[in-house]
Amino acid sequence: MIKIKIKKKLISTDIKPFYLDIDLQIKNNQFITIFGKSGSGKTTILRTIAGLEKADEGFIHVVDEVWLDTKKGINLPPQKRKIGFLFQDYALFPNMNVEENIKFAMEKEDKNLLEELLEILDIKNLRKRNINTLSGGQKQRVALARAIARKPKILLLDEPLSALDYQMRQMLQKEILKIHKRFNLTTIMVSHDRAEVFKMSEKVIVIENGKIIKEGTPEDVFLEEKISGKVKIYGEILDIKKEDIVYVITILVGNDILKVVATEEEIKGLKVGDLVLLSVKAFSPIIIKV
Ligand SMILES: Nc1ncnc2c1ncn2[C@@H]1O[C@H](COP(=O)(O)OP(=O)(O)OP(=O)(O)O)[C@@H](O)[C@H]1O
Repeated sequence: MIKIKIKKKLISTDIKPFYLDIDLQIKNNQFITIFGKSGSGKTTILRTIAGLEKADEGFIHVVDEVWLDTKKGINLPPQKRKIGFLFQDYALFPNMNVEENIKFAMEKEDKNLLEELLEILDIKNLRKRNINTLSGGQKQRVALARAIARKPKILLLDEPLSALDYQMRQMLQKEILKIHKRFNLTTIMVSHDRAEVFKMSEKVIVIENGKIIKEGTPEDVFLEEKISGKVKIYGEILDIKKEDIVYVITILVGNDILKVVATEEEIKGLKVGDLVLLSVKAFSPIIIKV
């Protein structure tokens, strides 16, 4: 269990300062997302966990370790905290190649781990490439490998995919989940993207003005209107096409693709990439054993 209770005075662009005041418990190996408006304090939470910012008061307990306890005067420096940090800008060393960037983050050289990371993130053939010759998606894979090379207990992701295009985002989301599971990490991600939050996290906390205003599963947090007596299917919109006077929406549900016909009124506000809840009346369903 990770227990975080921190208070910190923040300076905002408004005249009044406000307090980051967070009390949070995260289960080991959980994937949790911090969601909230710009300036609400999300990045400051991650930076405080990493030891890059100091809380005015509070504590951070990570399993059996104390990383911060302002009452006891404990504040471990960032290098003593088992953290992997991934930002939107890759922060890689441009004068080193891919392999050197990953090795540099290791406390002790670990050839097996290096090979596994190159393999799992599909960057084996890039190992000798200079960082400046890589695409954004490739750079972010290297940055992820480097974050894991430190063998972290907690992986902190600060909008790591927001600079990438839709397809690259989808791929990297899967890789991050794969890494999260393979290395038994506890992952804390900041994201603005509801579809991403839905797809990736077990728990969401919503922050407003430095305080947690809601927490729970993505369904609890985002789908307040409960629909009863109907079949509910979650999916992602892949395409919206006009055909005569109706629209055909293509929705990815798990590995299946559904086509749904909708009116102009019904597609208002929907776009490709949105995660949607499809509600279907199921009065006379045909159920076939497979
Ligand atoms: N070290 C600091 N001391 C005091 N105030 C700070 C400090 N760091 C950030 N702030 C202020 O705290 C507020 C929250 O910043 P933070 O970057 O945590 O927000 P955020 O929710 O991550 O925003 P965004 O989504 O735009 O990245 C901002 O008004 C910022 O100016």
